[in-house]
Amino acid sequence: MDANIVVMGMESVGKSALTVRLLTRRFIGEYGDIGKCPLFILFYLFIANFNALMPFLAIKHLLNSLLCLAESIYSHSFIVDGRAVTLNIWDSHYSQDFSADSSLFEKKVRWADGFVLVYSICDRASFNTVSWLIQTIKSNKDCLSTDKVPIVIVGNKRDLHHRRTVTSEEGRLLALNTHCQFYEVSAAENYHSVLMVFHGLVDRLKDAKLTTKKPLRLKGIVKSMSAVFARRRTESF
Ligand SMILES: Nc1nc2c(ncn2[C@@H]2O[C@H](COP(=O)(O)OP(=O)(O)OP(=O)(O)O)[C@@H](O)[C@H]2O)c(=O)[nH]1
Repeated sequence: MDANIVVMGMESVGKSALTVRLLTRRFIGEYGDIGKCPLFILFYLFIANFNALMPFLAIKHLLNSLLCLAESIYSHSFIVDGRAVTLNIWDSHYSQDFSADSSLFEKKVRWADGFVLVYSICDRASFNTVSWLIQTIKSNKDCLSTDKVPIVIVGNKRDLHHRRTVTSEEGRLLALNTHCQFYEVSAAENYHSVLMVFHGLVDRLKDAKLTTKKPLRLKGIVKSMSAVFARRRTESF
C-alpha cells in the first residue's frame, strides 16, 4: 500500500514535531534549531536505516525524499498488520491568508489520500481551524462521500495539560460529528501514540478504498452482462 498524506493545522501546533517523531522516533526539540531542516531529517533517516542494516532501503528513502525536498515531503515505510505500507508525508505550512494560497491548498487536497489535522490542546483558535479545515477538505474532495474522506484529528501537546483550553470531549465530539478519527498525543513525550495516529489513518485509508465505488469500465460491463445471461440460462434449465 502506498498513500499520500498531508499534515495540516495552524502554525506551531506541532505538525513537524509529529512528522519528525514518526520518522526518527525523536522529539524535534532535541535537535534545537536544526530540527526542522529537511536535510538534517534525511541525514538522520539515512543513519537510522544503516544502523538497521538496510542500506538499500536507506538509499531508496534518501533518493525518494531528495526528489521531494523542496516541498518537505517525506517517504516512510512500516509494517501494519503484516503488510508493508509506504506513506508519502507532506508536512505543510499553514497560511493565515487562505485566499492567496487557495490554489496550493486545492493542490494538497487533490494530491492527498488522507489527512492528519493537528491542533494544540492549549490553543482554541487552532482547534477552530481544524473544524474549518474538515469542512473545506470535504467540500474539495468530491470523489468520495463526505463521511469516507480519511481524516484523523490530533490534539497535540497533551503533556501541557495544565495549560489546556480544549477538552478531550470537545475533540472527541468534533470527530464523532464529522466521521473522523480522534487522538490526543504528545509529540514531546511519546513515539507510540504518534505511531498510532498514522496506523489509524492507514485503517481509514483501507476502509475508504474498499468502499469507493469505481466507475464500471467496459470489462466490468461485459462481466456484469455475462453474469446476468448466465443466471437467466441456469434459471431456464
Ligand atoms: N510541550 C510540547 N511542545 C511541543 C509539542 N509538539 C511540538 N512542540 C513545540 O511546539 C513548537 C512548534 O512545533 P512545530 O513542530 O515546529 O510546529 P508546526 O506546526 O510544524 O509549526 P509551523 O512550521 O510554524 O507551522 C516547537 O517549539 C516544538 O518544540 C508537544 O507535544 N509538547
